[in-house]
This record gives sequence, structure tokens and C-alpha cells, in this order.
Amino acid sequence: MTDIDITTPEPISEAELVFEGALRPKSLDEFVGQAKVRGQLQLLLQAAGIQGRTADHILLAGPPGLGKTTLAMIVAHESGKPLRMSSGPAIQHAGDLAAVLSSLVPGEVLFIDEIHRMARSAEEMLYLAMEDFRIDIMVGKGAGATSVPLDLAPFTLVGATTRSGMLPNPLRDRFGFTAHLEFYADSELEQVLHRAARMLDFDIDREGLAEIAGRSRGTPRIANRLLRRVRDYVLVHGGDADLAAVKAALTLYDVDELGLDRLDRAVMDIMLTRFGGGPVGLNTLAVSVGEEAETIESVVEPFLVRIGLITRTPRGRVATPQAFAHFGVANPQGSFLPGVL
Ligand SMILES: Nc1ncnc2c1ncn2[C@@H]1O[C@H](COP(=O)(O)OP(=O)(O)OP(=O)(O)O)[C@@H](O)[C@H]1O
Repeated sequence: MTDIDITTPEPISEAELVFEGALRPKSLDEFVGQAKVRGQLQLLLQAAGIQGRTADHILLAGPPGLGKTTLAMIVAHESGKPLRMSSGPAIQHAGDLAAVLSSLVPGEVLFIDEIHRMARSAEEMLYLAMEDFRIDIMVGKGAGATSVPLDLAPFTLVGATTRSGMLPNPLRDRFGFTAHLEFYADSELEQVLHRAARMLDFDIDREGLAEIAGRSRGTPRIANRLLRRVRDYVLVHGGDADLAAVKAALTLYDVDELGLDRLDRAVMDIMLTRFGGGPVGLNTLAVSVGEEAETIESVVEPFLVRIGLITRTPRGRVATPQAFAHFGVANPQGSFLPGVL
């Protein structure tokens, strides 16, 4: 495993998906953090329950690994309804979507991950389905083609996206509620880790948990993954699972105190040394580090902005004085203050 793998917010193996499944909170009460979103969802589900109808459609927006799939599962669980899972890339034709929609049972929760990557023709079918629980199916070809309306069972759509800006307005407007998931505070990640350690029967002390939380990029998926690597380390080397063991394990995996990975460091290096701190355009940055602009925009940038290493300006991305200080690079705009972070 490389350092890119370990702090990437996407799942990295089948084994990890199984592991995640076991650790997923099953109810809103067990779900740590995102207090505002939790309260909003609770109200929405309770109101639907009182009126005996399906809950409004829900859009979950935010960077990967913050709990969108988990929340979709919780919505189904709390409504006492089955969950059907699909994803944008799997829906490449309107027919793919029609097959899913026409087989839903009443009240079912349909989760579409990466909904911004669905085919355009399917999007249009979804508008009508979301609004009227109905779709039009085209029968025949050419001049003789006719559209046959098909009634659907009422359902709740839960869409997840890392790029809510890429959703067409007519689709976005049809969601009754959009939840913007935020990165987690370190104290919240400590709770996630505490719960996971208990479930894994792994005896690790508070300081150790706090250290893992601080290096997890505000992301529960990464926190749980780092916990597993520390558990491996203690298993192999013996001794207590304490701060020293955590530091040794995470140094081995090249995860620094801020949780930066190789791609983050590559982006910062290019900005600081080649462009003197910027402004640098997104595409220039992506080409310079050999990555997709989408990955830079939805995965790398939000975290670097959040920890204060870069800012977004109308002219491009700009490194902050803290970034120069953290990487020990002289700031052409001002004085060099090592260790400010
Ligand atoms: N609030 C939370 N409390 C406890 N565990 C959480 C929370 N949010 C996420 N997790 C854990 O983090 C892991 C990743 O969560 P999840 O798969 O829901 O993320 P996601 O946002 O759907 O990511 P992606 O969009 O990449 O699928 C799971 O193991 C889940 O148990």
C-alpha cells in the first residue's frame, strides 16, 4: 500500500468495504457529528411518519468518505423501508433507470450515489418520476413510436454527490432537502474512532485516538482506516496501543501531522515552488501534478482550504502564508515564519 492509498477518501479495497459495513452506524442517534443535518433529517422523517407518506427526496452533498452512503442506509432504516442502491455511472441509458424505478416497492428508498454522473436521458426521466411518481416509456421506433405512461410506487430518492454544482437546476430543485456534509472536527472523529475501537475490541488509549483523529483529514473513512493500520502495527510489534505506537505506525505509512498525502504535497509543492504561491488555475494545477481536475477540485482542494493552506480567489488558487511556513519555503510576498501552523 502506498501513501496515496492510505489517505485517499475513497474506499480502497473489497476488504475495506466489508470492514466499513460492520462499522456503519445504523441509526441517526449513533451517527456522530453533522448535528445540523441530523436534526434536519430527523424532522423530515418524523413529519413523513406522522402523515404516513414517503419522505421528501434528499440530496446529500459533500466530499467522499463523510457518511453519505451511511446516511442513506439510516434513512431507509429509520423509515422502516427497504433500500435499493444504484449509482450514476451504472445508469447510462434511460432504460437502466426505468428498470430500477418500475421494480420499486411502495415506500422504498432509492439511493443513487454519484448522481451527477447519470446519463442526461435518464435525468430527464427522473424529473417526472420524482415529481409525479410516473415515467413515460417509449414503445416502438421512428414515426410509429408512442409513449406509454407507467405509474410507479411512491419512493424516496436519496442522491449523493461530491459535485452538487454539476447537477442541472431542474434536478436539484426536485429535492425537498439538500444536506451539505462538512468535514468532521477532531473531537467528533475521536468519537467515531472510540466507537470503532470498541467494536474491533482494540484497546487503544485516548492520546492515541486523538493523534489518529488529527491526521484523518476530517474524514471518518480515513480515521477508521488509520485505526486499522495502527492495530496491525501493535499486533506485529507488541506493546501498548498508545501515542508512541500511533506515531510510529503513521510515520511508517507516511501520513504527516496534518494528514497530508503525496498528492496534497505535490499540489502544495507546485504552488509554492513553481508558481511562487499563485494564483494558479485549477487546470494548470491538475496538469502539473498529472491528476484529473475533478479530483483536485472535489478531494484535494476542499481539505487544503479547510486547514488554511490555500484560498480560492477569482484569479485562481493562492497559497497562504501558513502554507509557506509549514513547508519551510521562503514567501516571496512576505517574511518567512517557520512553524506557524
Ligand atoms: N458520522 C459517522 N459516524 C460514524 N461513522 C461514520 C460516520 N460517517 C461515516 N462513518 C464511517 O465512515 C465510513 C465511510 O462512510 P460512507 O461510506 O457513508 O461515506 P460516503 O460519504 O458515502 O463516501 P462515498 O461517497 O465515497 O461512498 C463508513 O465505515 C462509516 O461507518
